[in-house]
Amino acid sequence: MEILTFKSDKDAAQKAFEIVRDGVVSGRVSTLGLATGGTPVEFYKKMRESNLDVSSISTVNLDEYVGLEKNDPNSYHYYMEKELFSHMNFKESFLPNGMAKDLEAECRRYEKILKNHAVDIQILGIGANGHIGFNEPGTSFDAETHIVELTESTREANKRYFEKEEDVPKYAISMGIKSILAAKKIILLAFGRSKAEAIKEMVEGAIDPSCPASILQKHPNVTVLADEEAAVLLKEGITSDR
Ligand SMILES: O=P(O)(O)OC[C@H]1O[C@](O)(CO)[C@@H](O)[C@@H]1O
Repeated sequence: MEILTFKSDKDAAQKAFEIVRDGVVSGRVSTLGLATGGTPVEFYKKMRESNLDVSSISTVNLDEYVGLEKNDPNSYHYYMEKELFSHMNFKESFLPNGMAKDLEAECRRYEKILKNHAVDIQILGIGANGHIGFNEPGTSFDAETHIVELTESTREANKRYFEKEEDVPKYAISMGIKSILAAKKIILLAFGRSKAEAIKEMVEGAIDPSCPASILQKHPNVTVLADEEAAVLLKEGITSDR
């Protein structure tokens, strides 16, 4: 696992953009895995302000809330349209459908999409409890796309986007950890002191479902781009970038 620290999230986002841009321009990347939440916002800004031609690139997203329509401002469909898709010419983009009548069938449908679109670079954030995608602590490392009951801590962290806490959905559809690990390369972004414990656990802790991100220690090609606050608890071995 390569760990690079940066003075600001903007610098880290620039580095993430450069890795993605080089992959796209060289033709090595044909599918990008994308994340939502506050963390990748600067990265998406760099992407949409670039003149990168992504017309041959497919995208797959990690997750979507259950019960929110695509045009609900809190849905991840809406987020992706706003932050990225309405600004760039991707070939095709996939997210789970949180409004599907049969959610189990939707998980199977989405997993098939993932099998047909092998992810070359996956962008990840991390929850303060170590979750990746919406894979909460305790999730099996063998899970494929599945329905997740969100923990109180995740609902609490995400309530800032909703009018009332009761409006935060209780369930989501998420790519499983096995599906995430299938990506050829993973770029995990982490910013702020609230992520420091999770980053320490991910890098230095035991590989255990209590910290879903700890399984990334086993992936052969992970780059962590963190700001100094998120990396503050790491013992050593940090390469400082710009
Ligand atoms: O980037 P944030 O808003 O801190 O959230 C952390 C992670 O939790 C999620 O919101 C839920 O999966 C992810 O989208 C994100 O990577």
